[in-house]
Amino acid sequence: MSQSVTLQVPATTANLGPGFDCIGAALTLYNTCQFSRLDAGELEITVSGVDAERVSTDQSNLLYQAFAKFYEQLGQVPPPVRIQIELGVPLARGLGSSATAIVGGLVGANWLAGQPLSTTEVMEIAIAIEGHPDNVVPALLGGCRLAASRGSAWEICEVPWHSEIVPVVAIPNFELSTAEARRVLPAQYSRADAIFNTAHFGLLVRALETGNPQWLQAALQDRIHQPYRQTLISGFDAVREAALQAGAYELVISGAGPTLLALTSPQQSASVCQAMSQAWQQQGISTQAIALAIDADGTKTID
Ligand SMILES: Nc1ncnc2c1ncn2[C@@H]1O[C@H](COP(=O)(O)OP(=O)(O)OP(=O)(O)O)[C@@H](O)[C@H]1O
Ligand SMILES: N[C@@H](CCO)C(=O)O
Repeated sequence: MSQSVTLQVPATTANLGPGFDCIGAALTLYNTCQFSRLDAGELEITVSGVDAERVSTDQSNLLYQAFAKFYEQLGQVPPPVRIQIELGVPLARGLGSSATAIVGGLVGANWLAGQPLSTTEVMEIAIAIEGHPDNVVPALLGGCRLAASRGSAWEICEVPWHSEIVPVVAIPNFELSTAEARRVLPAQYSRADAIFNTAHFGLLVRALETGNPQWLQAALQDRIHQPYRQTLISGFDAVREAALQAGAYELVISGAGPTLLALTSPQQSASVCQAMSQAWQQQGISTQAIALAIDADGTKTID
């Protein structure tokens, strides 16, 4: 059993256009959380970094709820613990902040408990808490991951991501909660839309592996979530147009938004960053645009 552990958990970008609720990639943007057993008391949480003032420091904290859920699964009471969270991933922007909290809480609990659960068991609890696998799986395992259910279990496969494809994220200064962005989706879809997404998702997996620009341009289209969510993201059309003009293959909504994700080449990534940021600034929306890479490690311990 460990007395203390510090974890680094990556941000994630889910959906990648046509892969709603089933594919996501870990990004080189991180939260860290340190767990230390206490001799007495119950819970101490401190939060620093981006959006820190918006995160609760009592038992309602999502990271602690996942920590407590882990012990509930073992039929145990959670130990007294100090949790120090350092946030690099902004909240409710479509970069998997809730997944970092859920995965961080579960993995931290597993370390303090002496690792009684396997990574697969931790992953299954994380998926159950989040309700869908596309953020928590890459946050835990790293890379770009596809999750498909098999009965009550999951098949997880790594989707190779070509080294010449750069993910650029433009993060605006407004939030959009996942719950709100899911409320606008229809309950049913036409056969034509189902076929459209099936074809484009298959193409996307091959496009990511090969880096084929023409396939990437075509594959990143979607009819399941983006048409309904675009209206919630002020400036979507202008930012997409600017990204395409600057050389992006295509632009999609990152997770539930409002962050927008452009996929581009290493040569174009700086100009795509600048173009996306400027387009939003022109609408009066301050924005941080960053060219990132795919994180290969997922959640890991750090010193
Ligand atoms: N480190 C954290 N500790 C505790 N709670 C957190 C932490 N990070 C996020 N949360 C909680 O998760 C909420 C955001 O979750 P939400 O699902 O709306 O957005 P997201 O996960 O950032 O985006 P998306 O799921 O689209 O990628 C925050 O408002 C906060 O309640
Ligand atoms: N697949 C999820 C990701 C955000 O949590 C959605 O788009 O609602």
